[in-house]
Amino acid sequence: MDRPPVSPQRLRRPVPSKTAPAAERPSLADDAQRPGLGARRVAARLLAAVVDARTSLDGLTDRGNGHPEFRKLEGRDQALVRAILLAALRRRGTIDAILADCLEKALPSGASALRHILHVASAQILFLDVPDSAAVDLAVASAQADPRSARFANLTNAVLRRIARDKAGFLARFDDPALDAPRWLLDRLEAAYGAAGARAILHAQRVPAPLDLTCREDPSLWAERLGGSLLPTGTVRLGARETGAVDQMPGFADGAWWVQDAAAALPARLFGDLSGLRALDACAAPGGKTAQLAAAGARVTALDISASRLRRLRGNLERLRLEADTHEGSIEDFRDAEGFDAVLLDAPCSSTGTIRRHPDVPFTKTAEEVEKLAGVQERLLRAAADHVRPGGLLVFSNCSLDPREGEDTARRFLAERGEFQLVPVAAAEVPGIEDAVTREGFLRTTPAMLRRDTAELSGLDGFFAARFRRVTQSKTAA
Ligand SMILES: C[S@@+](CC[C@H](N)C(=O)[O-])C[C@H]1O[C@@H](n2cnc3c(N)ncnc32)[C@H](O)[C@@H]1O
Repeated sequence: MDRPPVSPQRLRRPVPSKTAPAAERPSLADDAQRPGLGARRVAARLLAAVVDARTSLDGLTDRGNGHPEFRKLEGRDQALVRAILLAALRRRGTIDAILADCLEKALPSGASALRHILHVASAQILFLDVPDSAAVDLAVASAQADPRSARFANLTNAVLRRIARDKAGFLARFDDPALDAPRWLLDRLEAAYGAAGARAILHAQRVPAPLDLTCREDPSLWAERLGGSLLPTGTVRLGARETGAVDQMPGFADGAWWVQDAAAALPARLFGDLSGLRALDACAAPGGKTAQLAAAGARVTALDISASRLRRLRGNLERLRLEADTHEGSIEDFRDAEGFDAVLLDAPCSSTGTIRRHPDVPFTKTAEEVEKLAGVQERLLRAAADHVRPGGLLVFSNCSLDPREGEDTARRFLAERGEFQLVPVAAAEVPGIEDAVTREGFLRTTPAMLRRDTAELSGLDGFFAARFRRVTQSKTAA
């Protein structure tokens, strides 16, 4: 979740008002003593890890297992590094275009360390509440401290001061949301949603996601208690201003609610009344949908291939005082003699629907991975389908915006498995986002849907869901 960046106080005091000339380079030891510099250098290093080595931002900034340099920072600096990186990734294309406009000639190909320093500083100047002088001076000091960038210290100073002098002008001139998507993603979004549809999605993705909660019961009561609003779909929504540390909020310790995007809460609801029925959550961890199935009265079996993620699921269920049988393993190897009335396959995917909260996704994923993941989903869907009893329901979902991972997979499944029929989603099942129901009866949400009073309270993750009923025994089982 995004956090407000920093208190500028800490930066103002110790930062010299004038940039040190390149000749007076501070030593690395001096840099380590300079407040704020360590955070900027770690931010540039982690930005390199995301865009050059395709490493996930959440992994790098995990407080327990993240990058060692990140873990060494104080909590406030960790929050600052995350805020810088979220902004730098979210608006990477815009920053690139502005930098290119300021530079007389392109940076040499070996200047990637300098490029990351410039991006880190530009993100602060253009999008965060950090004094410009601090952002510029610490970028110059970062350049000076790195032998690969030291000779560009004066250039760093000049370019960043130019951006700081006319931020509004630059942002107005480079205001195309398409700038912020790498080519592969833009091509795929335009192919699926058209040029205008793709831009609407990318525009919505500029804004961090609000905090959405699913309540075990009585969402209207919790909306009032927490100062949020109740969405027509039943999710409680809070803006960034209403939230502090999630685990300190009323109701967390008692397990009254769990964090779950409004779109992610929809697939499990497609089963309707589950009281007393047997449900299988085939890709269950960390358990948001398992919790929904259990809260809806189902006897749930929760399966996941990842031991560590399954541990998180068990912890979550314990806090929520909900029960499920948990199994570690692949759905492709899972054996069960009885069959299930409801099977949910919330499959692993490229996660392009969650870019509002994971702006590293465009830089860590590729078009090839989308294709590969679609193949995995097809395999897992076949395996999950084998556990549905005659008359039972199967819901296939994932948080990708790509039709290859959603609509295409669902259509192929229907063509291949004659014993399943589509049960179209009705508009009345998703009040407030009726436009998310496709002509075929699939559910397709995008971040551009669910417009509310402000951009900060609008949107939802991109999700796909299709619902099928098993109408006969499979030929092999018959
Ligand atoms: C999108 S996440 C599921 C999120 C979860 N349904 C929720 O709402 O919290 C996909 C999950 O599938 C699991 N997974 C991947 N391959 C699997 C397989 N072959 N069998 C079972 N689980 C698998 C991953 O470990 C991951 O936890």
